[in-house]
Amino acid sequence: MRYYSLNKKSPSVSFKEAVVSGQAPDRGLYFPEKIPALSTNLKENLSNLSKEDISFEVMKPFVDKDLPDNELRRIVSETINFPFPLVTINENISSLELFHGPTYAFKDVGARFMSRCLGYFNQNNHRKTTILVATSGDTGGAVANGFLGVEGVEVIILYPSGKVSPVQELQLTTCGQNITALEVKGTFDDCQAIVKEAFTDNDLNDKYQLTSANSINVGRWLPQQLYYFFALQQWKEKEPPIVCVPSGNFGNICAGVLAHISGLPVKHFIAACNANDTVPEYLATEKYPEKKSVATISNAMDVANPSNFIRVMELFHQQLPELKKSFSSVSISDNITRKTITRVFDETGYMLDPHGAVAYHALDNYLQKNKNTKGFILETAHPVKFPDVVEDLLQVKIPLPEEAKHLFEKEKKSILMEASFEKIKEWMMGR
Ligand SMILES: N[C@@H](CCOP(=O)(O)O)C(=O)O
Repeated sequence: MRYYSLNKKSPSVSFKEAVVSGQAPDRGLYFPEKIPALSTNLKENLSNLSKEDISFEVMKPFVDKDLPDNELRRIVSETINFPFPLVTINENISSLELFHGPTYAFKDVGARFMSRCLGYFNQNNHRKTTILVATSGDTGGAVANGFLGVEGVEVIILYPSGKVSPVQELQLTTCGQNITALEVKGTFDDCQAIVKEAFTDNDLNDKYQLTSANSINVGRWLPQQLYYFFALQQWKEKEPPIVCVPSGNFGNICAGVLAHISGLPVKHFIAACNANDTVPEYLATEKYPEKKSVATISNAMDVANPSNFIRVMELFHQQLPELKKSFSSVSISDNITRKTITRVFDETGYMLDPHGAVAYHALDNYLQKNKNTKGFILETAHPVKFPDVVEDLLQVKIPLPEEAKHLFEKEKKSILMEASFEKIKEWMMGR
């Protein structure tokens, strides 16, 4: 399997090269040159296969010869060693809970997969790899956790000051060791732009071997397909589901569409956004707007320039009419998100987090307009990460999972920085 740059100005590379470099030299995102069709085993036997077997079969064609089968098996089984339950909320809507991993968000799968791949690829590499990663909330903690103590790797996390929840901030600022957090006076989009610029800066590339652990890196992006297989394995209806994904940087939904094009049955995808409505507006007007991100209560989706939307377009051959046949996108306000959290809890007892609530409202609306359809949302983070919103609305105390209690005993360590590439470069060059 080769990966080409979506800017089409760099040579194609192997999986290993794509993971190690993160982004193509022409600043393009890497994309697989062919979409492998699902094996008969995956198509006909899905509900009988173990999560490990599914993961191995799904990832094998993408990894190709860059990981021996025994290594790939080890990596996937360590990556997905927690539950991914599809929980019924009401007769039409279920929730695929992706928050049972170590940092209570869906990012754990990609971060754990990529960290283990890089650990393997780096075995005989005497140069340290520096991972630069931008986060609007959940990626930072997952990457910190996934890469903590990984030999030959250091991680620098850029996060927008004052725009992540207290639990998210503790997860990404308290690890120490090979993890450093830069608290940037700006937005997630500022952090993401700085990271992308760093990859093309000669001085930084001379001093550091840089890569990304955002979903722009295929090692972070591709394993996100697994969620959709785990959901379909538990899907009991005859008709394929409508799948609604809370969307910020669009890596997760893009992985779902990729799985679908490989042969996984899904009737329709909805990308549910918060007030950061670049994609819903683009689909409505067919003009791609330039926007600045706005802060919302579903902060991990506060992204105005979603990196992976270009990959979604590529999956539909850059043709909007083709995309619109099976993909739509809507924007949901904070006000409706709050009402949805309360309504769903009152009606069903199910506790949504703000990201899941955005998706729930979008899916509920879609199902009402499209009779006799059912679907599921991806519940991408645990409500415990957003107590200020959820506890306040529901007037209940969300018990902190045992493993999260230690976070509050640790001291936040971050370096405050201007949202300036030059300033961050100066700091990196001076280390
Ligand atoms: N939602 C993200 C933003 C970055 O997305 P990624 O999947 O590309 O890492 C976050 O929580 O940081």
